[in-house]
Amino acid sequence: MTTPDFIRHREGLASLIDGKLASAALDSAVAAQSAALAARIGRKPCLAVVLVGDDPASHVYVRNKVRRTEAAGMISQEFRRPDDLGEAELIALVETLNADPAVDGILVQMPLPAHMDARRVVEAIDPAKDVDGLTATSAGRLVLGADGLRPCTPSGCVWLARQALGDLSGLHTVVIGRSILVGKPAALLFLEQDCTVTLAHSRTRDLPEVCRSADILVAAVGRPEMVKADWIKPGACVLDVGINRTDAGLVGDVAFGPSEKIAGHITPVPGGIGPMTIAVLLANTLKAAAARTGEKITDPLRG
Ligand SMILES: NC(=O)C1=CN([C@@H]2O[C@H](COP(=O)(O)OP(=O)(O)OC[C@H]3O[C@@H](n4cnc5c(N)ncnc54)[C@H](OP(=O)(O)O)[C@@H]3O)[C@@H](O)[C@H]2O)C=CC1
Ligand SMILES: Nc1nc(=O)c2c([nH]1)NC[C@@H]1CN(c3ccc(C(=O)N[C@@H](CCC(=O)O)C(=O)O)cc3)C=[N+]21
Repeated sequence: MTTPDFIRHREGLASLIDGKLASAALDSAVAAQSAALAARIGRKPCLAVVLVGDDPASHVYVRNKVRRTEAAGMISQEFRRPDDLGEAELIALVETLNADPAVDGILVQMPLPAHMDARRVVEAIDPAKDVDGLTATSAGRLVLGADGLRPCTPSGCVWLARQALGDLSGLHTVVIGRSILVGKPAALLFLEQDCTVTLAHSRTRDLPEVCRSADILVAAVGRPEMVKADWIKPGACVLDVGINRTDAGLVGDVAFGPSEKIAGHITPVPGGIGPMTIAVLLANTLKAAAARTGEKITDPLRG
């Protein structure tokens, strides 16, 4: 297996998995297929992003998404609403986007304001446009192993692990965190790769010891530098999903400095899993556009 250029071998340190470079490679594959699809269907694939409220971090993600969607030759529609928007009005907006034939993908940015029931809002999304893979239909298809749209962040984790390690069959993957958005689907996606999977969470006993048995360690907790170097099996592949804003800047859930001396592969924060999430989102938008128009494409994450 040849190592892709976004995995950088370093003497005496873990190989660095550069998610920014990897996502640029995926983006250009998506852009090429998106242009070909647009020529066949007479319009560009289109992603609608809905952002409720004023969380500055959310605005940064949304701005990045808009920029990369347009760079990949797709249309980006952005809907910003104040955080006193009613749940019924938000669902009405989702239904308008469901009914719009020019919209292929709908993403409602989480978290939603506390006065809303996020599950009800997500369930309003047409599963054919569920590029976040969060509806019950998408989640059910994932459990069943049926075709469907998969959640972006965990798909990015699996893709990078495969690029770094090749066949994942039989490897022990420990996922820390069991959210609907990241941890739970990550466990199912690594299971689909024939990994032996442990799903750890806040009630897990002796988490450091559990982590020490991981060939692949996925940290999706939201606690700055919680995972210590002595939790890591020498040579393990460490995928850090955490995005934590601290006084020292943006840090992950893994203590990066000491851990890169132990791990075999590691993703940085920023520049790791975050950019990959957006790459998968664009790939999912392309897939949704192709499926909705009955066109065939090669899955950029497989090809
Ligand atoms: N890079 C990216 O693209 C993305 C990054 N993120 C980031 O990933 C992180 C996780 O996000 P998300 O999954 O939405 O977060 P949630 O807050 O929804 O879930 C956190 C999970 O961590 C578990 N947990 C909390 N404390 C501990 C602990 N001390 N030991 C073990 N497990 C613990 C919780 O367990 P329990 O269920 O028992 O409460 C829960 O399952 C955040 O930093 C977020 O910003 C999120 C999405 C995308
Ligand atoms: N419905 C929904 N789907 C999501 O996928 C979703 C969500 N809601 N809510 C919030 C989380 C978080 N998330 C990120 C995406 C990209 C970066 C990203 O590109 N991060 C850059 C840095 C950006 C910065 O500087 O803040 C990096 O890690 O290099 C981060 C976080 C998607 N999420």
